[in-house]
Amino acid sequence: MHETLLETRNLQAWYGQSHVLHGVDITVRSGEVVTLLGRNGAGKSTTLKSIMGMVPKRSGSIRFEESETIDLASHRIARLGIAYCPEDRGIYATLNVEENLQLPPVTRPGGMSVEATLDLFPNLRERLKSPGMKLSGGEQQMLAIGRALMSRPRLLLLDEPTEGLAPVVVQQIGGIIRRLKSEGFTILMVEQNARFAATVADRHYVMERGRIVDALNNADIEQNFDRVVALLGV
Ligand SMILES: Nc1ncnc2c1ncn2[C@@H]1O[C@H](COP(=O)(O)OP(=O)(O)OP(=O)(O)O)[C@@H](O)[C@H]1O
Repeated sequence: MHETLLETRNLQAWYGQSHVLHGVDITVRSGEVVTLLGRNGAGKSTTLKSIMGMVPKRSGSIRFEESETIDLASHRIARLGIAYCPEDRGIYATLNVEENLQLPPVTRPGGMSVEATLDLFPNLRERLKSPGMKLSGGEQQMLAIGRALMSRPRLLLLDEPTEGLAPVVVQQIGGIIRRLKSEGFTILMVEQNARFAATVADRHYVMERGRIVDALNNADIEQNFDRVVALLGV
């Protein structure tokens, strides 16, 4: 069994007065791809943001390898080796692909070069001098993932990488995620599309109203697909 990389226990989070996470317990082991499934507003994005230290008020425990991170600032969490791709992808519209890749600060030694990142994303190599705003949704998503990989993170957090993408591009993103897994990356991702999730991930947590309400493997999703779709409201 692989070592535990990330473990949240009784994770709670608030936006101002609004109590959004009510005790989230998730475990991700090294080398796994794990998804958070759930309806809109269930708290999936907030869980990723809390792990990244981006929700101002949070409590409980988030252990990453040997470190307790619940009270750490985002930049310190990034230095421990966690990278985050936001739902809006965060591409700089007026900077080209190469500049977007060069922009992030070096958070830890041993990161990937632009060249090595482009080897993973041949489409981006062809678009190296194109500004972010001229890229397709799929290219923007690849750029966001590529940029997050530059620090060679121990854990990659992806928020809905397939949102708004055409089916053929969703398949490409799926291929990239499977390749990253085969290269040993560990990924925790938010996904709305259970069928897609089952093709890329090892296992899945279902969230509802700020809590984990179910844990599924791929066979569970395939055998109970209608029930899963009903649970996710999609
Ligand atoms: N910045 C914010 N300020 C206040 N409330 C927020 C903020 N972001 C999210 N919320 C609220 O927190 C709850 C959980 O939102 P969250 O985005 O984590 O859900 P989600 O499961 O990721 O759904 P979605 O796919 O719609 O993003 C929702 O009720 C949402 O309205």
